[in-house]
Order: sequence, then structure tokens, then C-alpha cells
Amino acid sequence: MPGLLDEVNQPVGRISLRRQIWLTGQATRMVWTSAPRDSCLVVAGALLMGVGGAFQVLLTNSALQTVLADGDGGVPASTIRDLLLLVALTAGVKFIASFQLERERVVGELVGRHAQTRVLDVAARVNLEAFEKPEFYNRLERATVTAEFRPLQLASGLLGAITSGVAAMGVLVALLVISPLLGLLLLTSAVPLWMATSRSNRMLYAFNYRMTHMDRNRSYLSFLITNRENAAELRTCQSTPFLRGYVDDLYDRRLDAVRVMTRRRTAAASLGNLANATVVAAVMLLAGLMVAQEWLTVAEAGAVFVAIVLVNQRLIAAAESVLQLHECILFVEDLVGFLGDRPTPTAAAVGTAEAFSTIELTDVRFRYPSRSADTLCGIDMRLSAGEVVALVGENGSGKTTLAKVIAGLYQSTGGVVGWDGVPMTEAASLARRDHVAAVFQDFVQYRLSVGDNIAMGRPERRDDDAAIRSAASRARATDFIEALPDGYDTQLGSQFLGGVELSGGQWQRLALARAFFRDSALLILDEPTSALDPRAERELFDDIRRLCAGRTVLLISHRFANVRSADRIHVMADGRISESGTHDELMALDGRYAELFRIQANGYATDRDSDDSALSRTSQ
Ligand SMILES: Nc1ncnc2c1ncn2[C@@H]1O[C@H](COP(=O)(O)OP(=O)(O)OP(=O)(O)O)[C@@H](O)[C@H]1O
Repeated sequence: MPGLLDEVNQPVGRISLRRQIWLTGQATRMVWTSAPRDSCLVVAGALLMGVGGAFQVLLTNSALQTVLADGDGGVPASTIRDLLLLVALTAGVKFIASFQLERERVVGELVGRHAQTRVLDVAARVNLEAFEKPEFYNRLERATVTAEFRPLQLASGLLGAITSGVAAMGVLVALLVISPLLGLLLLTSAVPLWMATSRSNRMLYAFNYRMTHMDRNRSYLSFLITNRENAAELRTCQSTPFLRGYVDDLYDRRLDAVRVMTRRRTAAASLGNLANATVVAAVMLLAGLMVAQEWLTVAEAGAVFVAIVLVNQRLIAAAESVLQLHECILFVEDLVGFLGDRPTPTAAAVGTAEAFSTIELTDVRFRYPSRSADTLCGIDMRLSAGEVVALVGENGSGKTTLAKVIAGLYQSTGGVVGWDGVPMTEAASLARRDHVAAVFQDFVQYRLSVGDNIAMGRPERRDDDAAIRSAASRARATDFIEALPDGYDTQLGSQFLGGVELSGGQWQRLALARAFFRDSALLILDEPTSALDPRAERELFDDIRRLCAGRTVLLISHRFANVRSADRIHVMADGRISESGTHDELMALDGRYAELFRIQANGYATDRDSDDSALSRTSQ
């Protein structure tokens, strides 16, 4: 697939140590805010394990001292007491360790919930323009994956590092009491582990960063192949193998990259382990030499060996936890970056402004972020309360874009969109969002109940059954809804248990009902009847003023018969308004509108003429 290789080969910026420390702080804060009680329990457990570890070594030392000092081959009572204590202590430490593991799992779930809901909140609040940028999707993908899969790792990494670190420190303190030299030397065995871990994690992060775009493409292709909506077309065109070819290609490239990365990571880990084992062996050898030189007693040497084994075990466990934590920290960078995106203020924060009496556009321009030219070029128009205003024009002339700019979903990149003279800044448009309802061409088919589908227009009124039924009636949807097995409670979507599938026209009637239920001052209808049968379409347009009683309707349609009764019709061409007026005025102008109107009217007339002549031939 073109363009993907560039993304894969893109260099990934290195995260400085300072930033890593800051991110660790952020991760710790995230864990703490999500699960304060459970985190406290884990930290308390870690402290107990640390103290327990120190006592294990000291008790071993004491037991060996008394056995060796006794010299008559018997086992003194104090040794038996020390050994019993040692058994109890070891069992206690093991119990705390398994308790820690379970708590970490709970903390992971809590952090996961916290992170995922925050990602959803931010994604739900960013403005519509963010969805025009591929980088946004890449960041969203990384943040979503991080929020979904990393929290358990983050919690167990952070808490495990604390637990093992404190436990190792406890034993190390005991070792330092017996032999400071050996204790300090043993501490250095952690350095190669740390270096290998950091390197390995940087490689993994760079890999995932570079793969994001390619993985998104692969998910999209898989979605195309597995999605119910595409199944009929893919089977008709027999095009699934073509898409599978792309999926295979992307997988091959991912696997090649995985192989290179795992080879390098294994090499880094092996080097780290080798260096660690060398230091540990050197410490043991030194302990043996110290016994030979009588700088250590045999009992102390026994305790030292126990301590070396315990410290090393815990240092390795701590390194593994730090590995996990460090791995997460790099991904937390994505999450924190995404959550730090400047979200648009919530509608609740900006409050609700009054509805409008006029919306005026002055020299309005708009350019999509991915485009090098303006899609709307110098639009001047006016909508007054209660009017029906229509937009017509050829495909791609800018009608839908203009409707979204008027609604404040996109901010104009030039000129002014004023609602009663108030320019539609981001905050101003949010404050007026309450007054906008729309049925776009790509309206959503919610696989929820019929009632929910309508109530989505204004969810806070979900319980208003009378209003839901009235909206359905205005959209001429009552008959088919009442014929469904559970009426308004029917689950839609055959992919769900007991779910019922609707026809395209029935879905569109639900979308219309949703817009009527929203009952806003401005109603945008973008090809609202494209899937309706001719009778339903005629009824809707003949009745539009009564149905929208006093609302301003911005109507987009390719069927000129549908717009002829509008108060004003604007003809769009190449992002500009080329003609404006009522139907009669535009016909009198004899311009583009009149031409397109006649083409459609002639099409019907020709069909009727040929039908008439066919009929007359048949009757002869
Ligand atoms: N999200 C987008 N990003 C970039 N360009 C876009 C985007 N959406 C639309 N365009 C471009 O903007 C231009 C106007 O599109 P728009 O959908 O507003 O036209 P339209 O008049 O509503 O077309 P139609 O009659 O086919 O619905 C087209 O050239 C289209 O390719």
C-alpha cells in the first residue's frame, strides 16, 4: 500500500531521562487516583516483605551461629526457635507475595477503566476537524491501545518494582550489616540489568510507534472484510481476496519488523543477564575468599550466600517490573499527550445561548486541513427564523460543507458566520449546539432499540415516550415500528440477539424522527429522503412547513421538485453561490438552476412520453 513505508521508516524521537521521570510521576499519579486504597495495600505489603526479607537473613545468620558455636553436634533450643520463626516468616512473605499479585490485578482493572474513560471523554470532545487528520487517528489509536492493554502492566510494573525493590533493599540492608563491601558490590549487579531493560524498551516503543499507521490500515481492511454492511458488495465483486492480499502484505511487513526487533531485544537482554551473573559470581567468590582470610565467619558466609540469592532474585524481579514499568512509561507518553490535547470546552461549561432570529454569513471561506485549496470561497447568505432555505448544486460543489459551517461543526477559515451578530467561534458554536438538529447523508444507524434510535436526538428526554411517538409519526415511521416484534423496544441490528434489520428507507425515517425529536431552531436536512419511496418523499416535502413548525430548515437536495417551495434557493458551484432566489425567480433567470431543473423535468416527461407511446402501441 503506497505511503506506508515512509511512516514505518520515520525516526522516533528519544524521550529524555527528565521526561521519563516526569512520566513515571504521571503514571504513579494515574495509579494512585484510580485505586488509592488498593495501591496503599500493595505498598504496605511491599514494606512488610522488605522487613520480612531482612529478618530471613538475620535469622539464618543467628541459627547458623548457634549451631556452629554449640559444637557438640546437637541442635540448641534457640536454633529450633530461629528455624520455626524462619519458616513462619517465609510462609508470611510468600502469602504477602501472592496477595500482592491479586491486588495488582485489581489495581490494573481500576487504572484501565480510568484511562479508557478519559480517552473516550477526550475523543468525544475534540472538534470535528480533528477527525480530518491522520495524525489524530494515529494518536487516538496509540492512546486507546495504551489505555486498554497497558494499565495492568503499568500497575504491576509500578507496584512490582516497589515491592521487589523494597524487598531487595530489606535483604541488602541485612547484608550491609554483615558485610558492607559485599552488599555494595552486589548492588552493582543491578546496573547491567537496568541498562539492558532501558534499551530493550526503547526498541519496543519505537517499533510500536512506527507500526501504528500500518496497524490502523490493517484493522481497517479487516473491518472491511468482516463488516456486515460490506458483505454483499464484496461477495458480488468477489473482491475479498484482493483485500486479503493487502492484509497479508501488511502482516508480512509487520512480522519482518518483529523478527528484527526481537533479535535485538534478545541480544540486549542476554548481555544484561551475562553481566549480572558475572557480578553475582564475583561477589560469591569474594565471599569465599573472605572466609578463607577469616574476614567472615562460616555462619556469616552462610547468611551472605542466602542474602546474595535472595537479593539477586529480587533484583531480577525488580528489573522485570521496571522493564514493564519502563515499557508502559513510554506508552504513557502517548496517553498523556492525547489526554493533554486541547479539548473543546463541554457544552455544560459554556452554557446555552438563546436561539437565533438570523444567521448571516459574510464572505465565508473554509478549507479542509488536508486540502490545499478552499472548499468554500466567499459565501454570503442569510437565514431567518422560520424560513426554508435550500441548497442545490452538483456533486462536490460544497453544500454539505457549507451546512456544517453554518451549524458551527466546522469553524470557517475566513469571513464571519454570525448568529444574531455573534461570530461562531468554537465556544459560541458550542453554546448554540442545542439549537441545531441534522440529518446528514451518512446518518448513523444505531444498533440499539428503536426508541433509543429516536431518543439519541435528545438523550436527556429518553423517558418522554409521547414525544418519541410524535417524532416517529412526523417521520412517517409509526406503521413499520408498530409492526416490529417489540415495537419501540425492538433491538435493531441482526448481529445482536433478537435484533431486527431495517430497510434503508426505514433507517432513514428513524434518522428523520431523531431530528424531529431533537426539535431545534435550525434543522439541516441533507438529502433526507434519498432512500424514501416516492410517496413518502412527496408527503414529507409537501408537509415540511407544518412538520417543522416555525423552525428554520436548511434543505439540501438533488431533486429539484423537493426544493421548489423553499423561501430561497441557493445554487452552488465550485464552493461559491452562483445564483439565489425563489424557484420562479431562478426559472426566470434562466441560468444554471433553470437548466438543471429542465434536465430533471424532461427526464420525467420523456419517461412518461415513452410510457404513453408504449401503452398506445400495446393497445393497438
Ligand atoms: N472531510 C473532507 N476532507 C477533505 N475534503 C473534503 C472532505 N469532505 C468533503 N471534501 C471535499 O470538499 C468538496 C465539497 O464536498 P461536499 O461534501 O461539501 O460537497 P456536496 O456539494 O455536498 O456534494 P454531494 O452533492 O456529492 O453531497 C469536495 O471536493 C470534497 O471532495
